[in-house]
Amino acid sequence: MSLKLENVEVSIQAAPILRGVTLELNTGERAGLIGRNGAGKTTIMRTITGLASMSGGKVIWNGQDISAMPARDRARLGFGYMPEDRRLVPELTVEENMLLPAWVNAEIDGKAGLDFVYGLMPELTDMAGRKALLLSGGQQKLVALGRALIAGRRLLLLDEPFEGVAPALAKRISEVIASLKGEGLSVLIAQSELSHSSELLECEHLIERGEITRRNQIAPELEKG
Ligand SMILES: Nc1ncnc2c1ncn2[C@@H]1O[C@H](COP(=O)(O)OP(=O)(O)OP(=O)(O)O)[C@@H](O)[C@H]1O
Repeated sequence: MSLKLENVEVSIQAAPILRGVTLELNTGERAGLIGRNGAGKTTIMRTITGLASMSGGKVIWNGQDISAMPARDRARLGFGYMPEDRRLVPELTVEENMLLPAWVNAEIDGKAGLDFVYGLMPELTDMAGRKALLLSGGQQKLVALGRALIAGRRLLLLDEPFEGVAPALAKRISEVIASLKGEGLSVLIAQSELSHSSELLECEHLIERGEITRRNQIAPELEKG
């Protein structure tokens, strides 16, 4: 398997936020992380990327304990993160926003990343030179997905990718994620209980108040990678 969280504990200002989270994500698997607002989904994603610090437990990637590895080194491992609030720089163009991970991390090949992303989402080619501030919220999600894919060629963490997106664009985002199958990319998708759709998922982990309470297998289990 590619990613394993073992008994992960995270506290913020002495309040326990994640309480012994254990979950596994196999190579090439698309898994959901489902829970209500405040359950801890974003904190799990930030822990995997190295942005949140753990007070206990381990993050293991392909057998290697990366718990102490800084976030920028994890990007080099091929981790990509699409935050819920998109975090595009409004004054930069679509293409510049997508290239940000390559600008801050010389080991990421921006040109190859862009070729891959434009192949997957040709509609981004048409808006490449537009400033992010001129895009609709849904279009910004597409750009944020493109940016996450520039670094995230092994593990993609998508925080509420469909939230607040009009149905046609949500369908498009879903199609793009589905088309990544076969790229050897593991995908973890956080969704709130209300906006939850199992369509894309092979399995889902349910989270409640900082604890994983259940794992549902939706599609037949993949061969462990
Ligand atoms: N910086 C912070 N300071 C204080 N509390 C925080 C902070 N970040 C998160 N929390 C708390 O941690 C808990 C989990 O938050 P988290 O954002 O991980 O949940 P979530 O499942 O992603 O929910 P949402 O979809 O609303 O973002 C919440 O109770 C939240 O209030």
